Amino acid sequence: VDLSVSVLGHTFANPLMNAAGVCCSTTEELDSLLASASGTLITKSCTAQQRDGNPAPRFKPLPLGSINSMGLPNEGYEYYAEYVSHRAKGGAAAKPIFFSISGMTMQDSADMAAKLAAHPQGANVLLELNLSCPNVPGKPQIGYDMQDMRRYLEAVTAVYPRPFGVKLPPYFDMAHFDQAAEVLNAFPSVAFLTCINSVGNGLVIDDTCDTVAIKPKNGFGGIGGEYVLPTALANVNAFRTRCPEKVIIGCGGVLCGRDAYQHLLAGASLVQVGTQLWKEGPDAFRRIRDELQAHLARKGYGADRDAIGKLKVIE
Ligand SMILES: C=Cc1c(C(=O)O)[nH]c(=O)[nH]c1=O
Repeated sequence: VDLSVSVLGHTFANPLMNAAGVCCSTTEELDSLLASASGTLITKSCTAQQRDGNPAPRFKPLPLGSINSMGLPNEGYEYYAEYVSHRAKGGAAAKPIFFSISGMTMQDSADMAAKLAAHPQGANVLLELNLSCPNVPGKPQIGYDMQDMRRYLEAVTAVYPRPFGVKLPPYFDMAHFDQAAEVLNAFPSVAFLTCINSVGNGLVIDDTCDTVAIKPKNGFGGIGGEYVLPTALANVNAFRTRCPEKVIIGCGGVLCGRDAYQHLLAGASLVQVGTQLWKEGPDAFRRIRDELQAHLARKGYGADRDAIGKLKVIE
């Protein structure tokens, strides 16, 4: 089965990649993704300057997923810009690299986007603008404020001339799908949407000691893993139907090839792996890729792209 996907001006050997934030904060981690069976990779969301992030414990793996309140720790924009300088190459052999930006202010995001636009490897880098970080105390998720989201997209499109994408929070109400899609459809250069970021502000309790699992925000943090697959699939499908000109990247609840297949059916062209990648390491990509290949073959597909958006409803 041909697993290659050609979208956003690039061809990916397969639809799998990491979710921003997981296994992508340092050169070593990023190189381990480059060397893995993933179709591509994305850098940790960066801010203008290096950040330590929230106090530990700030991440906990769970039987059905994970909770995190990292607080946007990262090496700063220049570190990741330097990484793509010597790693992002054009041509079929290379893996195009996604670059995640999550400024502490709108101006920071616009400034970083402007720098990325001028980057020598700019044509081989795909910007994913993170509008959904749930873990910086005092900073609401931009994607939940439609006016804010519009302002951010106006500021970034004013300085970033290339197609780019947005990392969205999960929405849980049809009216919110409609409102968010209306804002996003007003920006044709928003070429892809990544659905979803972690489900914000969950609370995990360790009842052996009657204590929360993580330190920041009195234990409130973003939830990932098996818990979120139905929400992720709904958001992928909701934006696939509301934004037909945009590419959808699925993220959330992918543990195996069949989960990735469900994201394709829902409308995703690429599929990100977060919690499971944290648990298993980059070898997860070979396993999930082979499971996806076998599942598509069993169902008689010639190529995975033939499955994208083929979800059937009950008439
Ligand atoms: C960029 C910050 C994010 C973080 C974080 O650094 O706390 N965690 C998430 O689950 N999603 C984010 O978008």
